[in-house]
Amino acid sequence: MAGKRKRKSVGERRREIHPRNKYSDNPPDFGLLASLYPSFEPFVFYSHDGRPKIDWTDFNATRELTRVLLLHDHGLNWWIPDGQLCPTVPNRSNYIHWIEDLLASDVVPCSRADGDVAKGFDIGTGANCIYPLLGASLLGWKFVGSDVTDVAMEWANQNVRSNPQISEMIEIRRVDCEDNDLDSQELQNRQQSNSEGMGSSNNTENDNGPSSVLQSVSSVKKSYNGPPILLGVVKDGENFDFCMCNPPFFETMDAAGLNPKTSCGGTPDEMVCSGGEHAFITRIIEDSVKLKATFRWYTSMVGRKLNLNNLVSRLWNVGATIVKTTEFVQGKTSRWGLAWSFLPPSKKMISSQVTEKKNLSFMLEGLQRQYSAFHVLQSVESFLANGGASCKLNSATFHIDITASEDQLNAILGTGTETKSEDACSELEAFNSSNNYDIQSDVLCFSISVFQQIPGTLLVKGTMKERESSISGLFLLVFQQLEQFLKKKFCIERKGIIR
Ligand SMILES: C[S@@+](CC[C@H](N)C(=O)[O-])C[C@H]1O[C@@H](n2cnc3c(N)ncnc32)[C@H](O)[C@@H]1O
Repeated sequence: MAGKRKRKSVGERRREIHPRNKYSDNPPDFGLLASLYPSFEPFVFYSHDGRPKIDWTDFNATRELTRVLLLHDHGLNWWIPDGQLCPTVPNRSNYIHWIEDLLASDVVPCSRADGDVAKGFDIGTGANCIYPLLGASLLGWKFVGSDVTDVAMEWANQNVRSNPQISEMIEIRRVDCEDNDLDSQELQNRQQSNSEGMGSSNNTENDNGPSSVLQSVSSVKKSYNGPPILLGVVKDGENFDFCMCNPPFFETMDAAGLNPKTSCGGTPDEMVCSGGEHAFITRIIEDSVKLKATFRWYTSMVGRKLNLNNLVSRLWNVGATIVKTTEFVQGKTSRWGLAWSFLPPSKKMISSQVTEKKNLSFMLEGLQRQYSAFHVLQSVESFLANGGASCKLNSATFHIDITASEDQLNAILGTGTETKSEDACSELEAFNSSNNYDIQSDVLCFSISVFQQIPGTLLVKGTMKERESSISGLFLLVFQQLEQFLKKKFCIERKGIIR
């Protein structure tokens, strides 16, 4: 990437990358790869300080990088045709490792017999088939990878066949588009997107774009009218440990935007659907309500924080027993992982789950000397009040009583993200006044207390007063965000992988 960006420290890089990611300690060495792979060599040039670089705006360069990384680090043979979405290997590996954490966490008990390998379902595997290839080669998982387009079918199958060591573990499944409720509006949308977007080989990979591009308000109102996603694609009697999805994020190719700094391909079929990611993931949620225990974990990537917050609320409302989120920091943008389940949490989790939702706490360790509990309390107040929440601070008891509406909680959750521009705020207002959740008047009442444990260590406790509120799911998210905010502000930051 050209430009004068400061080189990231190892610590900074680590925060952006899962600790088990192959590249967490060893980022790709373009010089070494160029010396080993003559086909990659023409794409590598050296900056004035002698560092090897590639031109991220050249699709052929990014594709060749992905090819040599998959070959060199994963022993995988891989290719995609011109213009198809080209995945970045380190970023895609983060999602795989997060799912690995979910499966290992035992929050939702595993019913698989010992010795059976985990089985996943990759919704929209694409021509690149990246998740099944990585999941099978890194972790020995079996996969069904679904897709709707001819090119994805042909190339995903080709990519599986080119890797006989794992080909038995991956089934590529065509989604039957004949029987679906794909309506004329959806067909029209897609045709329009195709005519707008074809021939553009310079599209941003959705790794780079969604949180920086504001879609129109209408995107969150539209529902998905495309081919089936899970229901009707998963066969009777099938069970999976998880599903995963890198959804078509955008409603139009215009909304996908062209990121002049990168070229990772991406055709309208890959990037666009009616209603964008919100509608696509909402359909996955609707399918999951019907399929329930067919999957131990349902997961998806989410490109926009505003959508994440809404989808979390929706999940609590439809009766998910557990909802988890994580943030994937990718360069200057963030994306989020959303996971949920309908299975009863494991016994040892049940009591902590219940208390987890009502009473939450975290330690602020390594507090810098100049800060006291009172500074922390004041920061809690301004963090919450900035979103419009009403806060009553009691400095004698180090306690704040808070009342916040859903709008205010969403505004708090938007703090510090790219969606907190004026546009995003008016979009948020427009969305909140037009959504159909009917939870406008609901408010959440909770309190935050700060206690000194030992010098340099504070305990921050949150207690929710109304657990039955339809927006109570947001308490967990707000508290998690408060934790990150305070740790970043007052301590040497430590970041959890699963939150
Ligand atoms: C953003 S691409 C993701 C490709 C690949 N998984 C990746 O991460 O690079 C989204 C994919 O979803 C596919 N898709 C769209 N609607 C679908 C559906 N109803 N079922 C399965 N795949 C679908 C598209 O054809 C496209 O390949």
